[in-house]
Amino acid sequence: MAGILEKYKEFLPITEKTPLISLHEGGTPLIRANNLSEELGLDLYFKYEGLNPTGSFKDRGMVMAVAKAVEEGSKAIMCASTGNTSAAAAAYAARANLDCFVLIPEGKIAIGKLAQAIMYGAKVISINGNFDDALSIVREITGSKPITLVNSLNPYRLEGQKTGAFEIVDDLGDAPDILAIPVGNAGNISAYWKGFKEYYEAGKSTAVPRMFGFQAAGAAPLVKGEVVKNPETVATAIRIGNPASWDKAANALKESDGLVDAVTDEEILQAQSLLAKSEGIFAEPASAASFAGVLKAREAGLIEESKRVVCILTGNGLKDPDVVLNQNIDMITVDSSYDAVLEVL
Ligand SMILES: N[C@@H](CCOP(=O)(O)O)C(=O)O
Repeated sequence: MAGILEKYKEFLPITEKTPLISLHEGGTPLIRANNLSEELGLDLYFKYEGLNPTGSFKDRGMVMAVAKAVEEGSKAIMCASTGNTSAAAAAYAARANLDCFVLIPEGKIAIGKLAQAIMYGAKVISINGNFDDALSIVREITGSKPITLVNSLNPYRLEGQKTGAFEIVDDLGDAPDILAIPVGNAGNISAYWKGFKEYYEAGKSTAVPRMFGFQAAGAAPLVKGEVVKNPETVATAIRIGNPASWDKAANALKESDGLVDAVTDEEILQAQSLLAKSEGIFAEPASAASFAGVLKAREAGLIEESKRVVCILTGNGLKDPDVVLNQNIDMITVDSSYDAVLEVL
């Protein structure tokens, strides 16, 4: 993924000493939702971040954070994670020959993400606590030991992640009316807003979008206006009760005349399924929160007809197969014969 670092060099903190660590060269596609646009009366697009090298948007920020860690002489990185950050950190650490330490909330991380972190060679430590607990331990350790923190508190993470906004403007020729995005630790909404503003100021777009952030109902601190002590949701990637970038996200919502709302787990799973069955895109549950939010906002009249809306799909659905297989699935077993199969067609 040196691609984005090279392509957007003038907007990124890159020097001659910054190594361009590459896993692949491209960005991710902006997919027009032809079927859903018609159904909803919108000009709807999905930015499918699940097609990044480790299957989530975290690669954008991680390639930048790891590059700077190497430039600054660091030998090890560390993060707290609900899964995607750990996968990206572990992969880029492997590529850059750094040690990688990962703290995860026990039993609350999608199986595919855990497999990734292990396979890329990270030291994975599970704690009896949630993501917020893990992050505070990681902050303490990286504050006192020579280990680089690579959660989104690391400013280079947001620098890398803002390139998603650049790609959207480049693909559409201008900014969309609305950017819908899931909000967990709140780094991504902050990064996108930074990106849209910088591109606008550089004359690359004629406007900036309204930022619509969506949280899971059981983990919705920004919506409630208070820390959620025991966050709970099927969308484990955004199971966060005390977002690190709370202030930045609140600022993005305010400056862009945006809104923040919560969607239930049921709405998230329905949106995930609708997205797959209508457009052929399999996104992880947290990703579907952005689309579930758009459905809800459209229904409530908060998004007018024909608006150009981009939903950020943060991660690939293949990372979390359990969430699908644990639901009632429509699968039948029949005898191994032509007639038996034909009968059920
Ligand atoms: N959903 C995240 C939580 C950590 O967020 P970060 O952007 O601060 O690294 C994850 O995948 O771990």
